[in-house]
Amino acid sequence: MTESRSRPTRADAVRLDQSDPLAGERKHFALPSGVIYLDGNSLGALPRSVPDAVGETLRQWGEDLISGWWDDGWWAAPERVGDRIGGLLGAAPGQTVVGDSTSVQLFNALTAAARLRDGRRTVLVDREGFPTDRYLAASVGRLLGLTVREVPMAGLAEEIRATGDDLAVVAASAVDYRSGELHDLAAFTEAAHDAGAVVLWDVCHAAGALPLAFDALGVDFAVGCGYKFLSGGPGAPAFLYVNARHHERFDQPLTGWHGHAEPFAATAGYRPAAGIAQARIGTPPILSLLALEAALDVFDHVDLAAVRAKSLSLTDFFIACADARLSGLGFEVVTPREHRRRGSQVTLRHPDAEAIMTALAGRGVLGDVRPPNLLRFGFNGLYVSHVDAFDAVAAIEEVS
Ligand SMILES: Cc1ncc(COP(=O)(O)O)c(C=O)c1O
Ligand SMILES: Nc1c(O)cccc1C(=O)C[C@H](N)C(=O)O
Repeated sequence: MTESRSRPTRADAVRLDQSDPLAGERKHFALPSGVIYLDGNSLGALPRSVPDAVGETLRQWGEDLISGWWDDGWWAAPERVGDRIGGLLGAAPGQTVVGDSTSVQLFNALTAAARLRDGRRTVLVDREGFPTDRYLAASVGRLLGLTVREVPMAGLAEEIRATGDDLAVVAASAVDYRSGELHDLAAFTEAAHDAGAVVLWDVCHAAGALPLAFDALGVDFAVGCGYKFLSGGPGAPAFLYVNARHHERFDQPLTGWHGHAEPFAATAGYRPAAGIAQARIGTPPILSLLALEAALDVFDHVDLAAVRAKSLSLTDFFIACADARLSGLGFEVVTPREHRRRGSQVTLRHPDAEAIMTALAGRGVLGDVRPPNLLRFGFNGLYVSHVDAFDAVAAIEEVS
């Protein structure tokens, strides 16, 4: 939006906010006054719909006791909330389930993905991915006797072609958690399929921030967390997407009773439920799951395309402010400038990143640092404004 090279002013920010179609969404979040919250890519802000929903769940627990599982819809919640998240992923109902952490879902999905390509021995993993993804891939490799190779995203397409018919799985993050770079899901998914492999996307930093099109792209598996752009709260359960074409042969390692065809029949052996219900594991964290469900209410009246447009406008504006005010102070904008390569955060590199972020926190500007020298600023278009972006850069200039 702000293509001009001239130094942006606070009046520019005010004008952009005045014409922002999502400006009214901020009132749905309980943000403390005096805080500019640019860390929603780590932990989303508290939606005002959540406290009442948690209170209602506590009431159900207190009054309905065990019958809450059926009478209050707790048992069906993993698939019900999964379908609501699926709507944000471009996934038709019946392919997304919620429960457990992203790490657990990654382990389950990666193992199930490799089992779908039995006989192929190589797994390629995004080298710039979040540590948990790489740690788990290495462990799955040891468990199944697979070769796991960490590959930079820049060389991934070539590596996929070179590995050819030994390639079982490609596992990568849609958005780089450090740089904020958005990768080309369509191109990598197609390349993996051309090699006969399946793809597993970690969309922790994309879900709820930008439109995704899993079904249209033919994505095989995806996982993502509930606590970043979905604002489900600390420890919110993660989701798993399994494309319906894999449900027949899906074979997960964590065969817990919630994924059983007859969970209360206590049969001697494990028999998976039909459809996505087979991807359930054990008893889900109902309080967190229903908090996440309430947090999703905001997406009922908001179009993700508008959230994406707002995010790009905010990050454009932040980058323009940074170019104008910070480039002489040792900062470098790490995040790609092309819209198609940018997620919903801006990362700045500076040798004194830690000290600068500490000073910013003292002024109520909250982002985070990833070692050794990256300052991350996340932009959730539902509650961050252009004035926030302007004031944050002004604060960075002051403390640097
Ligand atoms: C890309 C990515 N994957 C996974 C995780 C975390 O996994 P978990 O929810 O299991 O802590 C994070 C952040 O915490 C992340 O940024
Ligand atoms: N998952 C986190 C946690 O349990 C504690 C503090 C921060 C986080 C994060 O979300 C880190 C995050 N995945 C990142 O992008 O670095």
